[in-house]
Amino acid sequence: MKTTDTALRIRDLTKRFGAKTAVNQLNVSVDRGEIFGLVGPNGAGKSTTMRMLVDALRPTSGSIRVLGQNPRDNTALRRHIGYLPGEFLTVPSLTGKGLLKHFAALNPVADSAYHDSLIRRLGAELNRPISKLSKGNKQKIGLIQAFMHQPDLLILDEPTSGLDPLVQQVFLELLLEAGGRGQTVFLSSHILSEIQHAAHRVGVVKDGSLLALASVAELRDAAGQQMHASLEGLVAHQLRSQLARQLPASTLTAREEGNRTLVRGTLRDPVAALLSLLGTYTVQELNLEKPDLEESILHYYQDGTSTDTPAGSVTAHKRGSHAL
Ligand SMILES: Nc1ncnc2c1ncn2[C@@H]1O[C@H](COP(=O)(O)OP(=O)(O)OP(=O)(O)O)[C@@H](O)[C@H]1O
Repeated sequence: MKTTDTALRIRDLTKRFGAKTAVNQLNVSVDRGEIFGLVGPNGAGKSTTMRMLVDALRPTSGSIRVLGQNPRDNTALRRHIGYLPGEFLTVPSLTGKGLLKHFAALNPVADSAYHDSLIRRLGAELNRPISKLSKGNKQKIGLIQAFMHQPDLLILDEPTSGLDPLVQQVFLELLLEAGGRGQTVFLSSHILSEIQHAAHRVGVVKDGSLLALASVAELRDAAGQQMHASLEGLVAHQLRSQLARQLPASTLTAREEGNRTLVRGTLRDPVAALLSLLGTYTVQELNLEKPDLEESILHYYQDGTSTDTPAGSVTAHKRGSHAL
């Protein structure tokens, strides 16, 4: 399909259900070949957004371009999309094989070896009625139908829901391979380690609104570093005033224990500033640790919008580096 370099362009997208605003003025663009993760607490509006992208729901206002096209009533576009809904509902009496045949009639499979490898790698059970399958085994069929025609765009709503850890690993490999082939992926997940491993960029939504949009690396950098140091002597009093003066962006505490002073908290000032301050003391131990994605964005999941992370530093709309 001949389209622009932008796989998805979402502008001022809003969806209301009566008085409830499920998606509120959402703006996101996703490049071709990019893996984009949409994350946020339950009820944030992730599934609603995805359903609008595949024309399963009509927006209240705003515009959507999928592979350069308006998804509304655009049946030709569907062949270029692989969609895994949050709840993969099927005709219960159908077997996995029957269902995949049905999907293949809609979205022809060009590479049968790839189709067969998906079945093998995911360990899908194809000969039993779908209604008799466990949640995870149903999900495997859902994943196969989304991936099997190697669509330009994969829209995956909580794709690893119900999968055991080994199959989750296979899914991650499939995702990275799809990205490597130039396919675009727009996925949601509550498993933030999965997003950290696979996504180029992440959008954090809550109550329908986009709170942050940045690369995984930018989100982790903005969260600062967890710092822990042990200094010789009882120096907490003088240290506290130096910390406040010389490391104003950080939240570090100092307390005395035995004949040493322990400093810990989140460092958001340059490491050089920390080292210059500590250089005037005898440092027994110093640890600096970058938080993972989950620790970096968990505050968005809590009630109220935390101001702990400087919001301005994670709203960069540029494409970040692949954090693996
Ligand atoms: N058909 C509907 N009618 C009324 N309200 C709806 C409908 N679909 C979704 N909502 C509401 O819209 C909000 C967003 O729901 P959505 O399913 O998009 O959230 P989500 O981010 O996918 O959540 P989760 O992580 O729990 O799957 C929720 O408050 C939900 O109750």
